[in-house]
Amino acid sequence: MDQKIKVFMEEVRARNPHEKEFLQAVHEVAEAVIPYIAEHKLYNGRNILLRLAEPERAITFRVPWVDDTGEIRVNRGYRIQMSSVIGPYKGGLRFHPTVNMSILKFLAFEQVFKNSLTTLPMGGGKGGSDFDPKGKSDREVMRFCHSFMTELYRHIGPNTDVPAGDIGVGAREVGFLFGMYRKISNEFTGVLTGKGLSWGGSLIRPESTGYGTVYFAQNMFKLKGDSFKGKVVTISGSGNVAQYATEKANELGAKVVTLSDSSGTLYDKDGINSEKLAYVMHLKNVKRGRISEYLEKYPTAEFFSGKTPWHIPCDVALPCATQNELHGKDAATLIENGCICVSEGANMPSTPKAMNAFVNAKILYAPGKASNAGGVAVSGLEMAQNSMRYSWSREDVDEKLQGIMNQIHDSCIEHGTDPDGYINYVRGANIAGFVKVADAVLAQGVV
Ligand SMILES: NC(=O)C1=CN([C@@H]2O[C@H](COP(=O)(O)OP(=O)(O)OC[C@H]3O[C@@H](n4cnc5c(N)ncnc54)[C@H](OP(=O)(O)O)[C@@H]3O)[C@@H](O)[C@H]2O)C=CC1
Ligand SMILES: O=C(O)CCC(=O)C(=O)O
Repeated sequence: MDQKIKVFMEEVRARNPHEKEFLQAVHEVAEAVIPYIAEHKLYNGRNILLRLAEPERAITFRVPWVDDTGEIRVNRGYRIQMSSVIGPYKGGLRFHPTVNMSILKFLAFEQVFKNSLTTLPMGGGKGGSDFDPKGKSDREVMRFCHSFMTELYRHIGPNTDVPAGDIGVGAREVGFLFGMYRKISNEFTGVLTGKGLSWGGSLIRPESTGYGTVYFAQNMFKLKGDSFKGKVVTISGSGNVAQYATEKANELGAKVVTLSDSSGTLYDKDGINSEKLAYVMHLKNVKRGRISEYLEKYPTAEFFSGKTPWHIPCDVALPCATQNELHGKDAATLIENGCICVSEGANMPSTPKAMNAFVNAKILYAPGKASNAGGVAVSGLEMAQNSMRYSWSREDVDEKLQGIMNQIHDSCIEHGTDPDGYINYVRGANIAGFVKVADAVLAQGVV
């Protein structure tokens, strides 16, 4: 089997030689899916995974814009349309200086399997730009978003490709992007998700990724007769996903003691309660400040400059910042310190060594494509509401989100239960995500 995986990866590597994040994401899926294909004749000899590892379309474009001093700047825009076999391409846009083809292809590839897991009819895509919104004025961000959309608009549409937010793209950016799309297409349509409530957005979409990550961990605990009550939780990041993971973990009776950003980690041993979280939300979403500024208001907390949260002892770890932010050594430290559950809010935050360490230690470990699927799931519900020209209540959407997270958890159990009863959520999520897409690939022929 190892030989089959090696041969497959050699072919993918030959075509994408320098794309390390993309190769990492494909390898993780291949390790689970190739043995499964070998055991299921239906999928044998059809090169389904090889086809899925090649984007249907990868678009790059120039994004010129004018900064506040009048200087003309140029960034690169991207949209990777990975697979539309089970529905329109769906996935976020990331604005961050590190954005490149490898990162967006890994994200788009992950998105195909994640979206399949949600049970909703969505294909997979991802896009973005190497534009850095940090330190830019609202007007600069608006000019950039408008320029970005003057090219992107010709590649997207409510039945073609429906982008949303990701790192660096929140409500502000989605607003500017939607405004320009509406103007140039002369159409008010659900072409983006994560929209504001008064112009087609869904209740619970901002909360959904963080809430879903915690709901997934709650499901893992339930199966063991355990819960979040009284658990100490470490969270990385302090953006959209981290904020709402904190909110839900608090609601379920846990104590969240860390948040972070790219400058370092905030540690508040007394817990980041709802009042402190409201301060963080204002600091990050309105003031657009650094997490270290928390100490100005709550001086008993500590700040570890340049460090991630994984050295702080905890029962539950929720990585909610970015890819490869949790290394093999961090995983060993977490396990040694008694961590019993890891649920990923970010996409691929654990390196392969860290993933193996969690699985080998047989702790509860959920990979992002299962545990953070709540965000795109509620985006799917936003699309459904837009099509119906109707809005569901907060309770309705939250109930549907919980139902979807339960179904994803059940699919992982179906495909990931080891003979000794341990649930390998990585294998379970990859196989369950693959099966639905593979059946559609087979049904539609070589296209
Ligand atoms: N938003 C969503 O609905 C979904 C998001 N995700 C994933 O969740 C993660 C977080 O996204 P989201 O919260 O939306 O993004 P935000 O932009 O709101 O927040 C990102 C957070 O991560 C930190 N961060 C980003 N890059 C790095 C880095 N290289 N090192 C350390 N910290 C970093 C940021 O710190 P700083 O401000 O210093 O950069 C910030 O605190 C991403 O992996 C994203 O792909 C997954 C599913 C859906
Ligand atoms: O809501 C969406 O379409 C995007 C979510 C996303 O980018 C992700 O799941 O990583």
